Amino acid sequence: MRSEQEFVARVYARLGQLQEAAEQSAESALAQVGTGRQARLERDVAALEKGRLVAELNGVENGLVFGRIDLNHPDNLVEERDNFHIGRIGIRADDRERTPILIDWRADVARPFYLATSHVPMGLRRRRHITMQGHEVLALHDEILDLTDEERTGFEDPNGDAVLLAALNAARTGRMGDIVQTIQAEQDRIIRAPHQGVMVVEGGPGTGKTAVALHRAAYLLYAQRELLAKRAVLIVGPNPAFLGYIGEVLPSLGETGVLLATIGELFPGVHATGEDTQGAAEVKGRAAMAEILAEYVSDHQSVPDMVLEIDHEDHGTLLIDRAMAEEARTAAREMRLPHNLARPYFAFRIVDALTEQLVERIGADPFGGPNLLGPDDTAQLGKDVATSAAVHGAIAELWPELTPQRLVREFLADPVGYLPDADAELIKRTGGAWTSADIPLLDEAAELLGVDDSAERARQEAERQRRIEYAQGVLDLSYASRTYEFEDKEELDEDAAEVLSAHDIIDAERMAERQEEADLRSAAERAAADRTWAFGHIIVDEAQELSAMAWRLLMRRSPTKSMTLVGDPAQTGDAAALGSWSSILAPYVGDRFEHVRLRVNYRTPSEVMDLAAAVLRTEHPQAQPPASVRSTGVPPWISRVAADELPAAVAEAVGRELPEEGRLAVIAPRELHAALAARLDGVRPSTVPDLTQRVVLLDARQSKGLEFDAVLLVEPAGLATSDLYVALTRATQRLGILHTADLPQSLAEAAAAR
Ligand SMILES: Nc1ncnc2c1ncn2[C@@H]1O[C@H](COP(=O)(O)OP(=O)(O)OP(=O)(O)O)[C@@H](O)[C@H]1O
Repeated sequence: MRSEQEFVARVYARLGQLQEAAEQSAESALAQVGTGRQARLERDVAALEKGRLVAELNGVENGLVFGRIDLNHPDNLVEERDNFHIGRIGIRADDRERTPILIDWRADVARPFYLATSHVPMGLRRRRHITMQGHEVLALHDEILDLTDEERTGFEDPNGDAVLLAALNAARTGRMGDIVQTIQAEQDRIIRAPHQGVMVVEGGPGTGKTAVALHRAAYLLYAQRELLAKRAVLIVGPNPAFLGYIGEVLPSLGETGVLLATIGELFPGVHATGEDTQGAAEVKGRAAMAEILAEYVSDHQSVPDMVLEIDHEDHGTLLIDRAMAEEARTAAREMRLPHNLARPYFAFRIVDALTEQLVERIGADPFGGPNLLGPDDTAQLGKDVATSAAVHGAIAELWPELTPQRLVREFLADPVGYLPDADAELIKRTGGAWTSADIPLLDEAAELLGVDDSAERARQEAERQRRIEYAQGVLDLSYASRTYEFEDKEELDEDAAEVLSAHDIIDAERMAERQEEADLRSAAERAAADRTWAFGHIIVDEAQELSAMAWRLLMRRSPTKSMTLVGDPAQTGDAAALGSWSSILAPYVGDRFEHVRLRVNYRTPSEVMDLAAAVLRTEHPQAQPPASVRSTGVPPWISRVAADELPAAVAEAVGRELPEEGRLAVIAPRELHAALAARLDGVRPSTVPDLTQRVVLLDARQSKGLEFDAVLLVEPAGLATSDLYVALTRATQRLGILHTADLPQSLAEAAAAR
């Protein structure tokens, strides 16, 4: 124990040094006064990078060191060492060799820590779990993996899972914690899977899907740092409360550059604050909406019934007849461009045709000879037509320039005729706040419309040319003076230092690009502001919840289809969610996806899981719910009370069940929230539950993905089986059910069969 404490003290001392150095270099980067735009830019980039490093180092303070592996045989020694300590990040000593003192859990050397067993010891003699509190070593747990080894430390753990059980039994804090210390072998294989394409991770409640997804993000950011630091990782979760719940896991693993978002946050510039009814969300989420919107856009490319009269400012009446408009429309559509980008082609055709009309009228020879106008006159008339506000007005009437917002608003205001009447009625809405289900529609509309960004592109090109000229000037200067700056790389970066050398400075264009990349925002921040951003990897939690339209949006954000999708079809609540993974993925990757399963429930004790499993089986007899890894000996209780006694009974049960440490959830229908909150100290009804409170009031849907020490399920009568299954599997210790109305049949049957 003493020697471990000494070791840990050394590691923290070194972390302190690194923190101090990072802080100092962040400060000194900021203090640098250079002149000119380039110098300022460099200073800001440097300061920002150093700032991120400070955040990373501060994030891993807690439980920095958590394991150690001892190798068993001289042949197995790695770098001449017979043991390694494993931690949240890698740390090197301040010596000339920069000897690793702490190994990042994601490094290959650390892998046996998670996978070795006494059957397959992977060269290990012993695995040690180190439990810390602050900077103090609290406990050691050793597992002997080489059974022929006689040496004993006195910290042997006979069962080998004391640390895991302690983690699972620990009081919950309202924030998800990382599992680096106790990742299980089946989870480790997924976290480090080399698979590049789409990987589906399926598993029942509490099997660690969310934990695995987050650790996979951290692993990929480590293993593919070059790529992912530039392209960022997107993690999609079902709602903001859930994202808040998981938000601290990655920083604790030393990762800060990830974008966490709900689908409702993925259309930059639009905040989805409204709520749809379930029926409306279902209609909006259907795959058919893509075609419907395409049809709606094409209906905005119209032709006059007979003729459209234009009152030209200088030349009197011009006419767009149906044939002329149809011809222009066909030509424009043949370009196969999005609506706004095809629009100029339509406009050119119309302007040409109107010019011809004008030329014929003005230049017609009264005696039937050839037209009297010369090319200059014709060109002038063409200009008169092309610059006429009246002509522009007519073109805009037939083929208007549209924004996604305008298109979707108009569509929702009057969807009749595009959908069966009953469905149209469900989604009909004039004005009002955007909802999550509107976001994929806006994204689809943006694709169909395209943005005419030719002006912006011209501006960017001019800027690029300016940069190249500037860079050329710098190059000339640096070549003349032949002094090159070498920048010291971050201490922690194990990869070869990327030092800017003379050979790297190939030409002015490359250098200009470097400047361009010096956007001060992190990749995640830039991605958040860019609808067309291509993410390096996308992780979707509760993937079974996404509608077909939401999948279209996400797939557009991942051109390489590098994705990890985690979910549990048995917990599907959203009516718009699709059936099997194959049918979800087939349109995008065919059958080229990996499908893996997790089968052990680390959250719910067996007493609670047995009841939940029985409920699930009443509807899905074939279902194979996961097996719980532990039991508490406390079965769930069910109690019926009179309707007017319910709030008092809930308050009384909360008082009784609230653990001394940890959290309790009251999962109840929304309409009861006000009455229940009135009887519960410090609880206020809210659409976004505050998970940091000791008693949290929420409905079954909101409880998805979350967990609490104790759960009180109130009045489950109206719940669909999937929602009931979710609500029943949120407790890590105890579950109680209070009701006034009859229980849902599945629950009644399951309870009776106990
Ligand atoms: N290897 C592990 N070590 C310690 N705790 C673990 C491990 N695996 C999972 N857990 C814990 O089990 C609980 C459930 O994990 P998680 O929320 O990731 O499950 P899930 O499969 O996403 O569940 P659900 O589908 O019900 O939302 C969490 O508290 C998680 O920290």
